[in-house]
Amino acid sequence: MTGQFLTLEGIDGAGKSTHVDFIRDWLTARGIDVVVTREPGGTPLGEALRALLLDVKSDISLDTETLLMFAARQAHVDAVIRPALAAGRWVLSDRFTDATFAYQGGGRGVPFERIAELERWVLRDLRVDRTFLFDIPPDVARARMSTTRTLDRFEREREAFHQRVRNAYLSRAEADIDRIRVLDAELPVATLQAELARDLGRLLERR
Ligand SMILES: Nc1ncnc2c1ncn2[C@@H]1O[C@H](COP(=O)(O)OP(=O)(O)OP(=O)(O)O)[C@@H](O)[C@H]1O
Ligand SMILES: Cc1cn([C@H]2C[C@H](O)[C@@H](COP(=O)(O)O)O2)c(=O)[nH]c1=O
Repeated sequence: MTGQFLTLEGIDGAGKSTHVDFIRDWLTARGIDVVVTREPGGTPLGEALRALLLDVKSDISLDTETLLMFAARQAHVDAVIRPALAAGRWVLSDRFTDATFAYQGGGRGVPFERIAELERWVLRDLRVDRTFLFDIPPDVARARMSTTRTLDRFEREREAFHQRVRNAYLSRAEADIDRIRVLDAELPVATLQAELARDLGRLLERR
């Protein structure tokens, strides 16, 4: 039996990474072998591209940024995600293709159809089984981030950019209600984890 492919999404600072260990531990306690990974990243090449993308010093065009995201994704899908799913392991990725639609599409204005073409090319038959979208107003997310880290190239974008990213995520969730669960990321961590556990339980039952 192939494994399930789960992804976490949301604007920067929404709080998605806070739940990675919880989801992994919850599944592991129920006998599921989980591979935790992230995008951009997940392979040595992907991590090198991540460092470049998050902290590029020179100008980078929208198309170059989009293609680099997909170059990292191609390596990630082939080297990590497909083999893990084929071996019956579950994969939990902190961001995946929805992020390109939201950031490069919604945020920067790259045509969604162009991103969809790249998605068809790189993913072929690969599908995400469940996406948890942590939804939060950009000003709340910004207040959370600024206390904890030096901001990267995306995090430094203006509030209007993050609002467009948020809107694009929400539009995708509306169009794909079977896959994307929208969580109110302003709720306390414990409340969110109870919701996550309920939904993971449903995923386990339908296996
Ligand atoms: N539900 C919550 N309530 C209050 N604070 C939270 C909540 N969830 C996370 N935080 C805090 O918000 C900050 C950002 O969380 P986290 O790093 O998980 O966000 P993220 O979505 O992964 O961000 P990024 O995508 O930029 O890496 C952290 O300081 C974290 O402790
Ligand atoms: C996969 C992907 C990511 N991004 C952006 C979104 C974030 O700002 C960073 C990743 O950092 P994180 O805080 O660890 O999530 O990259 C993007 O613009 N497009 C993508 O496809």
